[in-house]
Amino acid sequence: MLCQRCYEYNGGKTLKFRIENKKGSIYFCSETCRASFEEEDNESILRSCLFDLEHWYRSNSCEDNYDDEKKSLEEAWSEIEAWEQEILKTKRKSHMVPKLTETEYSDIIYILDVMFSQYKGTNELELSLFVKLQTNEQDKVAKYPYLLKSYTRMYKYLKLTCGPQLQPFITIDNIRRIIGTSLTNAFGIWSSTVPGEDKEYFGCALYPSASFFNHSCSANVSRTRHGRLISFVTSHPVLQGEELCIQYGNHTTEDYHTRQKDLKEWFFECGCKKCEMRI
Ligand SMILES: C[S@@+](CC[C@H](N)C(=O)[O-])C[C@H]1O[C@@H](n2cnc3c(N)ncnc32)[C@H](O)[C@@H]1O
Repeated sequence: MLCQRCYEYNGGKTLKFRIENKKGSIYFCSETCRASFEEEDNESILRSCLFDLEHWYRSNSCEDNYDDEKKSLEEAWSEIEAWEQEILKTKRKSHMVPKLTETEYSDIIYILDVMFSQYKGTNELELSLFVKLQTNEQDKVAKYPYLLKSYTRMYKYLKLTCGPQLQPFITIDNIRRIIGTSLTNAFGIWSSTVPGEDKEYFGCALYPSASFFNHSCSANVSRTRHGRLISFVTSHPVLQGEELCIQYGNHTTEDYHTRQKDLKEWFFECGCKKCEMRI
């Protein structure tokens, strides 16, 4: 189980601190984490969405669905635009909320988190950088066409279930941007932060300013997560003018071809010095 606030993982045991209502529970590793969540979510906006999501997922989940969407990106999203006009005329909408897969459940937590930051608007620098991030929706859907159905299903879920405060952020452009930028910019939250160690993936979090680090297969900056914060520290002396790079993924001693194959998930061919030399 993961602390909602600091992402602390306690090996599958139930965390001691929680906020709950009849729909669900949100767990924390300490009173400090719970209090800090409550303070930030002082209007109960995020917790209400998380409770609803848990409740809906428990009663209406479905298996991962790998049916390819036959439509193009633009066609699929313009159908959503038309769907939105239709639902304005519909009074009872609860039967229209789609079932969710486990992946969608965790992706929606991520989307809610980003929208909640947009709603709070407290970190202006990060929000201004968010709109400059590279989006890879097109590449990702071209490689995995079934994802388009998943993206539009998540959109419908959010539109039909979120309260009025987050609704201004549930626009097709914004949700496409949140999903599209997450693919190559968000940092994974894993059960362990030790490089090379076996670990479980829990989801991801966005730190726009840190997303401008390029990748190198011989990175000179290492990152460590401390709760919600990630620190970036040079791992060896850096020459003046030398680019600071982190390592995407979890490589240790893999050869050139294995690294290039893995980095295809980030949709680029690595042009770092080590790869240029085919080492
Ligand atoms: C998280 S962004 C890094 C910031 C990005 N360069 C920018 O200015 O927005 C990741 C993208 O940067 C580019 N990139 C990062 N490292 C690279 C590398 N070693 N070789 C080629 N392209 C790289 C790729 O386009 C990749 O999808």
